[in-house]
Amino acid sequence: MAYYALDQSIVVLKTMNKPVLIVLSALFLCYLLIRRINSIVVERQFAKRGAVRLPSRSEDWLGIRQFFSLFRALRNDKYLDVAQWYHNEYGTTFGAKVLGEMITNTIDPENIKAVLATQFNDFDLGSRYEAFYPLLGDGIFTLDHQGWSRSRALLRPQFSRQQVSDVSKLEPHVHNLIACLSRTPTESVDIQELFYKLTMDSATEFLFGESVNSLKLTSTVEDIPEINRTAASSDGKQGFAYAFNYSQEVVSFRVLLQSWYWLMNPKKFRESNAIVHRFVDDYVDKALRHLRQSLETKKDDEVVQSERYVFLDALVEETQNPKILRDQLLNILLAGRDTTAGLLSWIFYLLARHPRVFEKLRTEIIDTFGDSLNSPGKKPINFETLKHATYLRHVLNEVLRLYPSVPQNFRVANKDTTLPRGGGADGMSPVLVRKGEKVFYTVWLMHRRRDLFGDDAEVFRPERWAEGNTWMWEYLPFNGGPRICLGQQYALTEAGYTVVRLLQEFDTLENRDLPEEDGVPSKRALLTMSNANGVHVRLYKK
Ligand code: HEM
Repeated sequence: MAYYALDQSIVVLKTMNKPVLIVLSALFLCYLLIRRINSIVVERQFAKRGAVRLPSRSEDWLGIRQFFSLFRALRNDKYLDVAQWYHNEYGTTFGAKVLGEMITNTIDPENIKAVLATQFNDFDLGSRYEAFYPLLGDGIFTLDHQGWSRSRALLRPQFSRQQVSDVSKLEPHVHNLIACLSRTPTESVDIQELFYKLTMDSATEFLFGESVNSLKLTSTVEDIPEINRTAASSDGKQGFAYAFNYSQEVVSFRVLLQSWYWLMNPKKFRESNAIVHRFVDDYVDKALRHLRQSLETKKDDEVVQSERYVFLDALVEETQNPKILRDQLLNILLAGRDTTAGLLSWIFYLLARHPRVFEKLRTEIIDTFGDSLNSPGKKPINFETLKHATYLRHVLNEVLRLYPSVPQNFRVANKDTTLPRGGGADGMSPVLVRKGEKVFYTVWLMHRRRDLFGDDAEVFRPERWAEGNTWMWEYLPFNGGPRICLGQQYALTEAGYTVVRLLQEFDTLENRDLPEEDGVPSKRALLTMSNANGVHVRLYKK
């Protein structure tokens, strides 16, 4: 498509006569000159306030080589390693051009605080909206300004402690997971794949009131040949799960293409989005019909009180617009599903390599909750008791430090502005960020800074969370400021519950991954971070 556009442009240029070409070239040069003069004026104005422009660290003027090197790294699951190399080379905050766009890269907590909180109004989500729109429409995760604040106000009450602390809905899905693991105790399994199914199952139950139950299926996603065929199968649940996974993958690449997102719009993507939308629309219609019937019979109070909590049912009390309902549900499914699956996968990745931590954690779990669900004389597993399981909390914190589910993120300046630090010889001067420029922040790297977390920052050591340190903007797995993750408590409860149940049922965990290159895992960093090779373990009872 891009080549076609280029060919067409060359044809058009060739057909133009000379004077027109000269005028067009002159106009283009004028545009570049005005832009340059404007840059000099703005840079001088900001320099008076002590702010400096960062030089570009890219190898060529437009950052074309930079783009290809990042693209290659992404394809080879080395993106974060390359980001690490750049920060090691150029410091905590540096500028680099990529395809002609100047990008400020930072792992400085002060700068991240400015972008996310103290200068929140200076930054937007950029092209995220367009990249996600075909799948997610208008929702909390994609909107800025008023659209975002309306979404947040609508959704926030649904994340109150009472709503997210009910663990009883999780048990049937964890039970299915345990059944999967018990089926082949002597073989290794890719537990990461199972966690992605678990969170799809639990999230669809929480949001729609009905789970897609993918853990009950014997086939894997790869076994499903045609999305349309499976969509037509029994109730379309398999088709939905597959189509949502596929669309999400395409969306990840659209996000990475930034302003070029429109280049990625294959037919299968459009078909998958249609399958996802039809599936959710059915639930929305059902919930709206239900609401109307209950209003007609004036028994609306009964509906809310007599049934278990379902996100969609609660939301139709607030809005009856089917598009808003569909979009917000999908936004939450996307925000909450892979992030929690990623956390669970990295927990087992690390526990399988740290038997001491596994044993200590299991001892706490058995002492507190017993060795099975509802053990006599032991505490029930719920929101409160999970919060008070100290070592479990420290393990979760430490895993999210080393492998935050969202390893890198960005915002786009909506006006000429500054970041507090990173400029000048000592790196302490404010940095100018021009309107339309991006600021990338990589929490995965910030969480590994030795000056912030100690000389053993790269080591998995949950005990560091018992040493009285208070990390604020240095530790940001759930983001910070007005757009802080809405599902934090839900996610920690789900992850904590799953860990407790698995360690109650199984006492032995073995690492079954193939040896890793340089001893580090291959990290797939799309929207969220997963292990590119899966997490192969044997989890069983001796
Ligand atoms: C370990 C699990 C999770 C992690 C690490 C995580 C992390 C994050 C991060 C970093 C953001 C900020 C994204 C941005 O602004 O660019 C975010 C936003 C969000 N998260 Fe989570 N999340 C997790 C689980 C969940 C769950 C389970 C839900 C819902 C059930 C959820 C709902 C949301 C929502 C709605 C937003 C958008 C908030 C807004 O823009 O106002 N998250 N999350």
